[in-house]
Amino acid sequence: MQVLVVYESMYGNTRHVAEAIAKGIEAGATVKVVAAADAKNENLATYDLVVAGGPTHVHGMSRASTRHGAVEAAEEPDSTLTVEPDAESEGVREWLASLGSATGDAAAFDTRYDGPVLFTGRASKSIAKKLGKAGFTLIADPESFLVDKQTALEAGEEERASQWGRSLVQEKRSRS
Ligand SMILES: Cc1cc2nc3c(=O)[nH]c(=O)nc-3n(C[C@H](O)[C@H](O)[C@H](O)COP(=O)(O)O)c2cc1C
Repeated sequence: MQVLVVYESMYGNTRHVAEAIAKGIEAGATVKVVAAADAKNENLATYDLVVAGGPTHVHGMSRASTRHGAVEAAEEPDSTLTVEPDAESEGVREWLASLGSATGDAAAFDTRYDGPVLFTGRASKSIAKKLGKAGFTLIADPESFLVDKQTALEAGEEERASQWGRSLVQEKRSRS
């Protein structure tokens, strides 16, 4: 089984989650992790499962303006945030917009603040919707992984991400 994990990340948390998901998937499949900005080079038809995720910005997927805002926030004198090298590259929104019609299975995730979804929103819901519109079958509910107020992953979230990755492989196998 070949699995592609596509992620976008400003401060590294979603990348860490993507890598943890891949670690879980690795136990039962071959997995490749790529940044959304590089995902256009991938032939999605060669993958049995595509997993896509990004940070929640303004209740949904990031856009150029929010990514710029994220970089500016990290440049504030009192900030402890470190920006990923490709933070202002195209993100998951732009990659999804570039998809033609697709087939196959997919799943969506995000990172967001810990709190009621009503207040935080979650990018994974929009990502899942766009994957479905492109023609993918969603094999799992959209999943969120949580950061704290300092934008650090909460304890146990990487392990939960690995477990989610393992569960995707199991779900995929049970369907075939
Ligand atoms: C411009 C901007 C807008 C944000 N808006 C939200 C939001 O609406 N809801 C939320 O839960 N988190 C929001 N966040 C927090 C991000 O979800 C958080 O920074 C992200 O999960 C960290 O992932 P990363 O390290 O991969 O960038 C926002 C962050 C930024 C920079």
